[in-house]
Amino acid sequence: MAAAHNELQVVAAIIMREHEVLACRRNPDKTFGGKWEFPGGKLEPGESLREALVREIHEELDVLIEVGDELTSDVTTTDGLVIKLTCFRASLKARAPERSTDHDALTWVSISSLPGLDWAPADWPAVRVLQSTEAAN
Ligand SMILES: Nc1nc2c([nH]c(=O)n2[C@H]2C[C@H](O)[C@@H](COP(=O)(O)OP(=O)(O)OP(=O)(O)O)O2)c(=O)[nH]1
Repeated sequence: MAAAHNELQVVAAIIMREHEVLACRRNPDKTFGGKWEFPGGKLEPGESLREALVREIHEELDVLIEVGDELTSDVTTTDGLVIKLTCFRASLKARAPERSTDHDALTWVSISSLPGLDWAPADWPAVRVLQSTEAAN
């Protein structure tokens, strides 16, 4: 089905290191400031989802990732925005990020601790899927 004209396509990376996931807290001046999210961003014209994700992670975290399988794709309507968030599993190619242009905190969280963070509304489906995949293992 075609995307609604006001739908924002956003991609995000579920970056795992050992058994922990990278969570990032949005800068206070941004939409959903203070909320936690998986790093990523909006697509630019002509980009594939995976290309956009590699670019966004490089721009904001200054690191390179290898993009793996898609984990979730969910549409969430919140604060007047229709956000289609597609999350991919990803791994770091080399060093870990130390800072971000878009976030004021970065943290590595175990999957069982993910629900303890105050996530942006669009990220909750991915948090739940991560929890259910871990519970199945
Ligand atoms: N990157 C990212 N954005 C998310 C997530 N969850 C979620 O609702 N969003 C929202 C926040 C923004 O409205 C949009 C992503 O755009 P972006 O991160 O490129 O934001 P931007 O720099 O353009 O910032 P802004 O002007 O929208 O505040 O999607 C997520 O997990 N990762």
